[in-house]
Amino acid sequence: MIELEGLTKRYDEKLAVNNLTFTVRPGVVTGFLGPNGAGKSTTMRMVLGLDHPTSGDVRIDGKRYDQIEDPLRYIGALLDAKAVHGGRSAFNHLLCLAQSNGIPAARVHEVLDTVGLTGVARKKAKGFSLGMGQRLGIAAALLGDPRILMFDEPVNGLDPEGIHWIRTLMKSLAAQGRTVFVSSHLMSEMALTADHLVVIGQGRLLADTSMADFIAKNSRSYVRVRSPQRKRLLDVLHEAGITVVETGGGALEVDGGKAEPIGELAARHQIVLHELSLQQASLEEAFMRLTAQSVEYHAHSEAPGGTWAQPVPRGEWGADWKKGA
Ligand SMILES: Nc1ncnc2c1ncn2[C@@H]1O[C@H](COP(=O)(O)OP(=O)(O)OP(=O)(O)O)[C@@H](O)[C@H]1O
Repeated sequence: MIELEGLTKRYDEKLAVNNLTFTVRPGVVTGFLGPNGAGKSTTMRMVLGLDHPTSGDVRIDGKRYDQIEDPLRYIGALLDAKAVHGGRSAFNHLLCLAQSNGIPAARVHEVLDTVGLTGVARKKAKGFSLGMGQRLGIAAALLGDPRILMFDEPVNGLDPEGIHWIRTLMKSLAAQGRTVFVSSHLMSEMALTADHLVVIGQGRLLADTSMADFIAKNSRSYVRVRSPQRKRLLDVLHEAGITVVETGGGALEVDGGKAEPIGELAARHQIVLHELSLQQASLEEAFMRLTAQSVEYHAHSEAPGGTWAQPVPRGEWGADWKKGA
């Protein structure tokens, strides 16, 4: 378990982390999200004692990082995959880490095998691709078989197979009861990997909640209905006091999260349905909506589909819907 209590970091004028209080629990993958410059890496560095908090405290299973003996056996982290001595082989890099943390050399072979680098174990790290470097960094994090793992952007540079591998690894580490704390900008990937989310913006906590709750609270869910008897369906829904949004293309949208009552109502009135489907926003849309106010770095060009460039402003979400039956 990682516990942050009022954690704050100021660099001169810049308040990088602002009074963060949350707990990262074992047994689930906790995603750590925030726009560029939100303070994610600074927070992770403070967990590892690499940066000192201006105020507040962070504890790892109740202890500060500098109070832990053999820290690699307690908490493994991937913060910067490039932080490797390029002249050393993957094997020697891991062996040095193992020896300085009282970890048997045999474990080096195990983790090289886990991350799929056994075949290149004797190659110098400077010849590694970005993806191989990420794998080596993950091997180092796993070396001490720690109960707590922390990864900053672990899928950076990985190909689809590598991304799938990381996802499976994180889920299995959490399923073993470990604490897994992971930051990423890849929302679609986070949606598949994380069970719980901590979201920050401009150093402040914006959300600390389950993935399902986060999407439900920060997006609109509705049921889309299509019927060849559209007019009759509209009347029936209206009579039942159900608010309907008419959209182009003939579909009707009913706010709320349940398709069953609408299907049953249609059946009672012998109305044919061609579609009855629950629609929920993606994690990306929910994230954009929550963090729109705290995005520091906007692109000013019109990037097609550029989600980072075009946050949905708070308050304008769905403002153009045509309400009422
Ligand atoms: N050593 C430093 N000195 C001064 N300012 C810093 C330092 N490290 C980080 N900052 C600033 O603190 C803020 C938070 O940075 P941080 O790298 O923690 O954000 P992040 O959420 O990890 O961003 P990204 O998603 O872009 O990696 C930024 O405004 C950054 O410029």
